[in-house]
Order: sequence, then C-alpha cells, then structure tokens
Amino acid sequence: MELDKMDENDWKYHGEGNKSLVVSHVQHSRVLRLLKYPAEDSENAPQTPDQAFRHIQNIVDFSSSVMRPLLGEKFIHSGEVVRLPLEFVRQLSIKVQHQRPAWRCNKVMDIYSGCALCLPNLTLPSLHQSTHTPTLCIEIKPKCGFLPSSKHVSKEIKTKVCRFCMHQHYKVASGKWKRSSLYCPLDLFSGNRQRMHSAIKHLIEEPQNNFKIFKGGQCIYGDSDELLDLSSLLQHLRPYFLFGNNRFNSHMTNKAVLNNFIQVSSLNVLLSGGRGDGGGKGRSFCEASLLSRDRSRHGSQALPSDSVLSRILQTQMLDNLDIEGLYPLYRRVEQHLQDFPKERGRLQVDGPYGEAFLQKLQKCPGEDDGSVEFAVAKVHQYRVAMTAKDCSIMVTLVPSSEEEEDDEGLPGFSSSVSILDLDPKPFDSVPRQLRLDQKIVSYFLRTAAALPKGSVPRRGIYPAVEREDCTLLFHPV
Ligand SMILES: O=P(O)(O)O[C@@H]1[C@@H](OP(=O)(O)O)[C@H](OP(=O)(O)O)[C@H](O)[C@H](OP(=O)(O)O)[C@H]1OP(=O)(O)O
Ligand SMILES: Nc1ncnc2c1ncn2[C@@H]1O[C@H](COP(=O)(O)OP(=O)(O)OP(=O)(O)O)[C@@H](O)[C@H]1O
Repeated sequence: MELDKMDENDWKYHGEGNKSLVVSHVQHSRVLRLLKYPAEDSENAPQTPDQAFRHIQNIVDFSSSVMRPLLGEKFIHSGEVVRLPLEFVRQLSIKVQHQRPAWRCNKVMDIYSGCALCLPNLTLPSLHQSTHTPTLCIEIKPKCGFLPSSKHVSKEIKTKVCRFCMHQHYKVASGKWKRSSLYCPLDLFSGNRQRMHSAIKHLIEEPQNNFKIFKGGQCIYGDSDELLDLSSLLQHLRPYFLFGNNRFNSHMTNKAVLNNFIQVSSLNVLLSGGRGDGGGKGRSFCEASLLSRDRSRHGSQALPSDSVLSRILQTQMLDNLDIEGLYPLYRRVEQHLQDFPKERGRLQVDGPYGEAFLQKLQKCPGEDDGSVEFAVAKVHQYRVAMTAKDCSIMVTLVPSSEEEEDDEGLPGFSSSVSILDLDPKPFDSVPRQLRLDQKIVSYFLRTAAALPKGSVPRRGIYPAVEREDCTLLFHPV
C-alpha cells in the first residue's frame, strides 16, 4: 500500500462496530480500521495525531502480546498502525457516510488524526488460497459462554440464566433490537453438536450484531434489516452445497442446504483443534435456552482443547470473581491511584501492553493478600476476559475442487479461523460494567423471571414450542 498515493475510490465501506469503522480495498485483501468518536464532539479532534497513533499502537500491542498468547497465535492478526493523508481520510468519510447504518451514526469517523489500523481482509482468502468460486465467510460474535460461579454473585439468577439471555430483555425493552434472539452462547460453547447447531440456527434467525455472512468479501446476510432475507441467502448458499450425487439436483431442500451450511461452516470448523478437554463439560446450561428443558439429551461435551471456542472460553473465564467481586478490588486500585497518581505507570493501568503486562495477570496469586498489586492483577485479568467476551470469530471457507469431499461426505472447503476485535477495555470501564450488570439483572428479575415457571420468558414473539428439526423461524422484514 503506497500511503502517498491513497485514493478513496480504491476503498469501500465494509462494516463498523461501536468504536471503529472498517473500509476494504477493492482489489487487495486489506482493510483499514478507523477510530470513531461521539458525534457531539465532532467539531473538535478528540485526540492529537500522536495520541491517536499511540492509542492504535496500544491496540496492536494488546492484541499481539496479551491476547495472542492466550487465544493462540494461529487465530490472531494484529495488523499495523498506518498514517494516512488527511485529505484521503476526509474524502473517504464523505464517501462511506450514506452506507452507514443510521443507528451507528451517533458516532463519527476520526478524520483528524490520519491514523488507522491496517489489517488483512479476513473475509477473503489469504494469498496462497486461490479460488474461482467466491469465498464464504461467517462472522460470529459469541459473547460470554459460561455462568459465573463466584461466591461474590449476589443474585442467584446469574448462576442460572446467562448474561446474553438476560441482556436480550433489556435490549429489546430499551429499543436496541426490535426482536429477541433465541441464541444462547452456552449452547454454542457446549461442545455438543446438537446444541451448537441450534445456537447457529438461532443466530441465522435473528442475527442482531452477533452474526454475518460474507460472500466474496461482501456482506450478504446480517448487519442490517435489508440483509435479512432468507430466500436470498439460500440462493447464495445453494450452489456451494449441491455436491456429490446432488450436484445438479436442484431439489435439495432448503433445510438440507442450511443443515449442510451450518455443519460445514460452523460445527466442523469450530470443533476442530485436537481432542482433549478444552472445557465446557457439565458446567453450563442456561435456563433460558430452549434446549435446557431436555438436559439429559443435550449434555455438554468437552470442547477440543485447541479449538477456537475453547481458547476464547478459557480466556473469558479469567473473570472468576464476577464484576461484583471485582469491583471492590477496582476501588482499591482507584483509591491507591488517588493517593499515588504516579503509580499509574508502574501498575501498567493503561499499558504498555507487553510481556510484563501478561506476566502480571498470569502470575496473580490465588488469595487476596490485601495488596494493590493483587487488586490490579485481578482488574487486568477481568479486562482481558471482557475483551474475550466481546471479540468476534471469522470463519473463512474457500471452496476446493469438485471431487474433494470431507469425511462426512460434505463438499470440500479449506477453512481458516481468525479472531478479531481484540481491543483493550479501559480501566475506567469497570464501574460502568457494574451498573450495567445491575440494570440487566434487576430488569430481568422484574419482568421475565417473574413469569410463571415454564412460560419461557424471552420468547414473547416466538411460538412457544421449538421443533427439533431445522425449521427456521423467520420474521417479515
Ligand atoms: O457491554 P455489552 O455486553 O453490551 O457489550 C458491548 C457491545 O454490545 P453487545 O451487547 O455486544 O451488543 C457493543 O457492541 P455494539 O455497539 O452493540 O455492536 C460494543 O462491542 C461494546 O464494546 P466497546 O465499548 O465498544 O469496547 C461492548 O461493551 P463492553 O462491555 O465489552 O465494554
Ligand atoms: N480484519 C478484518 N477483515 C474483515 N472484516 C473486518 C476486519 N476487522 C473488522 N472487520 C469487520 O468490521 C466490523 C467492525 O469491526 P470491529 O468489530 O473491529 O469494530 P468495533 O467497533 O471494535 O466493534 P465493537 O462494537 O465490538 O466494539 C466487524 O464486525 C467485521 O465485520
């Protein structure tokens, strides 16, 4: 990429989250991830160019030196910070504005610093994987996959219903989403193929911001109301799954196409990575999951220890005190910093995120000795866990030649898995986390949990009974 020859016409809108906006190159497999900040501050640059550079470098360091060893080298692409011509960034911001979803426009793209993160485009095949058929890519934001067991948890419901399922009520009530999702992260992380299948099926039904499908680098499903058309999705997917004896069989049912898609795109790939016990077994059933009513048939199985799900789950579980147990430790650090502001650097509250930071959290003693060092190490662990609870998985499927089929007779794809959005969560986000936790739980207890047992709370708009087959419940858009 020649930075002095940047042309906005070579880039197109790709997607965005709460903190950043991503554009992709029209020819090369590259994306630029630009920071965003609240629109009300749009007249003033929130950071100087040097501060913005430092901020993005911190993201790169955190991803490469802290998250990478925890999650596994093969899954992480940390990228590099680049300085872009300001005129290019301004033109780009104008060009992409009309493609941005309205609900994300409370934030604007940073057009002042000229800094961005340059990454490989993970929705496209890497250089050595050439293909004539467009690559398929599935993005999943799985969220928290376990129930807390900390003695500090004050509300029993938190040990029974998972955070995602409780949060759904609050999100729908507050207008973030129109409809509730039946997806339960504990099913996805269970290691049980049937539960995982059900989790992916629910993600397809109601993707919210947890699920997207890309074809040839272009988002074709999820991400916005316009991209929720199941028949159009099936049209896209069908050619990939008419294989073997079925290759020219246009009568393959929609159900079979979707089943194969889920199997190939998610189950086979998410469950690959050795054998062994990567966690998940026995611990986790969320009472809001539709499958929890038949636990004997849907028990958890150990995730393969080197699978992407196992690595993410283990990292999420560094939050072993729960926010309720962590908050007093956060207060201890905060108090210490008020008394000794210069200690902020030594305690690495805002980085640098290198090996020393990782060691601090890995060598944290089991018992609280009352020290600020213990408290800060627990806060570091919690922040790392928060990042793992908010990251996304990208599964890229490159179709291989027609003859190749896998062990289960499914069409040949070579796959790669990456984890993205591994930014550090700020130290000061801890009090907000506690408030949010309290709001979610109290809202759930006031509304959903008050319903009589057996009337599944978050299902207001859904038929009460889910069938065991692959029927998808779609809503008119
Ligand atoms: O708090 P949560 O669980 O709602 O997660 C936030 C996400 O909401 P979600 O529930 O996934 O829709 C939220 O995602 P959306 O903006 O809703 O797409 C962000 O990822 C946010 O992270 P950050 O503050 O931008 O670093 C996330 O905040 P953190 O809690 O990870 O800081
Ligand atoms: N390297 C990449 N290759 C392809 N697409 C990407 C890449 N990085 C990000 N994206 C796309 O851009 C979207 C937004 O990126 P990202 O999740 O990093 O934003 P964010 O603002 O940090 O999100 P959040 O709301 O979780 O804070 C992703 O959901 C994904 O679809």
